[in-house]
Amino acid sequence: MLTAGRRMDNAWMTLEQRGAPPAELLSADIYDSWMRCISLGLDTLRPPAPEFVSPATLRQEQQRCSLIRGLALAEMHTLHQQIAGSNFMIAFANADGLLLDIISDSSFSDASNAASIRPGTVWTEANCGTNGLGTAAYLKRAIVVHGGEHFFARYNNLTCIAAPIFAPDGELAGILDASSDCMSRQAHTQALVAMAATQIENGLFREHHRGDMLIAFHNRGEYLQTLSAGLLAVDNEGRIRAANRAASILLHGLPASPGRRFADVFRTKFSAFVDEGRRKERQRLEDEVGSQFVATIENARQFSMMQAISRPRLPTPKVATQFVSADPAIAAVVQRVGVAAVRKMPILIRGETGTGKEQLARHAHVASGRTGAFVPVNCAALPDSLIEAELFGYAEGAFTGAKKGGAAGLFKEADGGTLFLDEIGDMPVTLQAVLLRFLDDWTVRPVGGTKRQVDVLLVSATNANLDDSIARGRFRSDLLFRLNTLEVTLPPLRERSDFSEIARHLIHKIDPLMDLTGGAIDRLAELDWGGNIRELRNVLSRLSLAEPGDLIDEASVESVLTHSAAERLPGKAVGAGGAKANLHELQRSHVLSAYAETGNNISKTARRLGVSRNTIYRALRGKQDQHDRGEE
Ligand SMILES: Nc1ncnc2c1ncn2[C@@H]1O[C@H](COP(=O)(O)OP(=O)(O)OP(=O)(O)O)[C@@H](O)[C@H]1O
Repeated sequence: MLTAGRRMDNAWMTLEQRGAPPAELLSADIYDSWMRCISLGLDTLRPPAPEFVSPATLRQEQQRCSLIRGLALAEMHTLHQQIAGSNFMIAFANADGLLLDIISDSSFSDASNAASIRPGTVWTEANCGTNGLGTAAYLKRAIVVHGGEHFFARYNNLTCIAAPIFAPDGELAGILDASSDCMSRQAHTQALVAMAATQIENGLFREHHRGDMLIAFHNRGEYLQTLSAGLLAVDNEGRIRAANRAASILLHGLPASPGRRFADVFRTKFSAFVDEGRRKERQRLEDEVGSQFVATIENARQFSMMQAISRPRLPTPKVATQFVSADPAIAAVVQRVGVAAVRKMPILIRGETGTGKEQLARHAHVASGRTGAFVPVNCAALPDSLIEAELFGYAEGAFTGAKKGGAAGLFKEADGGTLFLDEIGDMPVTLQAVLLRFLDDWTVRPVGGTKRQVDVLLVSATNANLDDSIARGRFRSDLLFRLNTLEVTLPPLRERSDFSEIARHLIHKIDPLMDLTGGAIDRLAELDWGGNIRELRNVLSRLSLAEPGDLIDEASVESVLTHSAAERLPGKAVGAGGAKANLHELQRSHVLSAYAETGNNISKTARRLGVSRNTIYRALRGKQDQHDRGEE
């Protein structure tokens, strides 16, 4: 009996001598895959150069797959923790073998092949020969490709364990892969990868059938919360909409296909099942061939007919926050952010200054149900030299001036909560590399200290054009792909259809007894609002002070606008098309003199000029840059 190693050596020798692989020395899947590679004209010793898609295409695909990526990333982190320290890389690719996300041990990222294994690489059999991702995508089945079974010798030091993920309609939706060097291969990894893939499939199933009743069932009650539980999606009338893979196995031979009725499968009327569900969380079900199950309605609360059930559930993204979103496009953004937050997907919020990026990040934190703190960090405000220590912490005595006892760092402070990285485009490039490493394994290493794991929801925001920054080498594209599992853009106030709701919300916050007439709102809505909601809030504060009564009308708006126009920036009229308040139009000297007049108080300067603190920081950084260049 040949050892596995000898068998592969012989297989390679036969391939070289005869130009065809020996069927008896390879498993059927590997043999077939080698034959496909040969018929594609691939040569084991001359692999083609790795193929990468452009950053724009990668980004587009990552956006398109944001739901499944969110689910996959959560599983990849768990998987990574389960097999951490064993020189592994966990990868997620779309159905065409395009690598979208990677989490790897540092030892793996340092390995020789690592450069060709990164988001954007295409891992089809046609490009990479027999390999975990490409071969699983072809077979639509889980596979292990071990060492010499790879068609190209350059991958012979790797073991790849890949499992397909199917969408609720049965189409291939992606591939999950755990790869390691052959020496680190672990027997249980295959099972862990298969379980993670099933978990992602179930997540897709639940998401797709949010509006349906979700019934979980198993022969044994203690298995209800596990991956082997069946899931049925049923509509209000008891018609089956879909069954997950486990349900199809448990109900094998029964008509559990879409369109069939609950009563075609179970010996209980749907109405009786729902009635019983009002009284009890779990109930017995018997199928048409007599198998007994324990069943539960997972999402009972969402159905009015199930109101009586009040057991604790997973946090749902529908939460009351101060985030006005009467514009349907914004409401959709808020909904997606809520879902992503529950799943701990990194979220990137783009938008002009004052459009509500931080407010939306706070909403994400609340929606996530996380019990830790919301920790906002302004990357533009931290000096480059201190930002790493501030974020990751430092040990006592790590550097001159380090606090006694060291500092935990903002990531640690946000453990169990949310870290909001505002103005991410201003993060120094060196620190971007550190953040990227953090996103690989979610551990922080305080300056001069030792590593520890943290659990944070990461929300970033920018009003800069990151694509430009990437083109100019100021921002790492690989970091962007990690931060924007969900990317949303908040439109400027002038493009929103809920101006009046926002204005009324803001005035009630300023003074609950005050209101605006329709005429006042119409007049305000005509303005350009370059400073967006923040600027509107500032103008409304001024209006509330100027108005002796409780109702602000068009005339009060007019008089305050005329008055502030005189006070405003030189050469800038307030009115339709006016009031833009970004750094381009605010003369830096004007900012600097206001800064000096307020005794170098950033908040007061921002309030006085009706702009965000970030704008002031940017003006001050500009001054610093000039100073550094000796231009002052
Ligand atoms: N949808 C909203 N509903 C209610 N208030 C909002 C909303 N969006 C923004 N605001 C208010 O507008 C002001 C500015 O919002 P925020 O600070 O979140 O903007 P930003 O986009 O983060 O600004 P910057 O880029 O300048 O930091 C805040 O007072 C916030 O409470």
